[in-house]
Amino acid sequence: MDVYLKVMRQDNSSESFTLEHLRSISSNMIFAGTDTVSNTLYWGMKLMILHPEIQDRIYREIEEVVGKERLPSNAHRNNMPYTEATLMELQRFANIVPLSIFHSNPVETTFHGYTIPKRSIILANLWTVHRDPLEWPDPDKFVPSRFLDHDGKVVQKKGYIPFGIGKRACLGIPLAKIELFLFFTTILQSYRITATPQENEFCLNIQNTASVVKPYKVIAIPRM
Ligand code: HEM
Repeated sequence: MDVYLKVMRQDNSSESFTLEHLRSISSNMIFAGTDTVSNTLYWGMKLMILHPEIQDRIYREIEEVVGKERLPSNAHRNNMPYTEATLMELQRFANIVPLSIFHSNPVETTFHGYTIPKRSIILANLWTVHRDPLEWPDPDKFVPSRFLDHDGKVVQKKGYIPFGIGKRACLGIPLAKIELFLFFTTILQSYRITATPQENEFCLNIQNTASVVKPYKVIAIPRM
């Protein structure tokens, strides 16, 4: 924002760096950058309730790499492959932007033999990509180890595209990954997350183009 304002002041005849654009970019950032991360974390905590063994393994990794006396920082990420793999599996499983966002083609084009008339509405079905059984055996199961090799190192997979793909992929990827890692590990460092049996079922709720978990209550037990 500071850089933007500086450029606006330097060249007040610019058609690109205007107050109107700044307002629009700022609201885009807030819209695209808040619900996405918090919604992923809602899914994450629900999945930790449903998979206490995965939650315990993450806690052990936090204990080993971060300890109890300091807070997790982004510098710890590379040394925490199981947590990283869990966050990747979380994004695959949750598919919080299942149909990506709307795109359009200004000119007629052909793709894999299909003619797409100009100005079509184009949605990429990320949900199907992340539930393709050829790429992900047992796709409806939450299995962080899919993203680990035999040596326990994180592996990248071709069919993993929670942030979209190509030129118009998510602009906030580095920020989103840092936020997810920090919130997730900081919560799990301090609390064991559990729930009453009534809360222990899984309710998926599709709202507009976002997939969200139905609101649920947790019991957060402080870790000593
Ligand atoms: C878990 C978090 C997030 C997920 C899963 C996510 C996912 C996505 C997806 C699927 C798209 C559409 C890509 C496409 O059309 O191919 C997108 C676009 C975008 N995202 Fe994110 N996003 C996240 C967080 C953020 C954050 C933190 C920011 C910024 C602060 C952000 C900013 C944007 C912007 C500006 C676009 C539009 C890019 C363009 O049209 O060129 N996102 N995001």
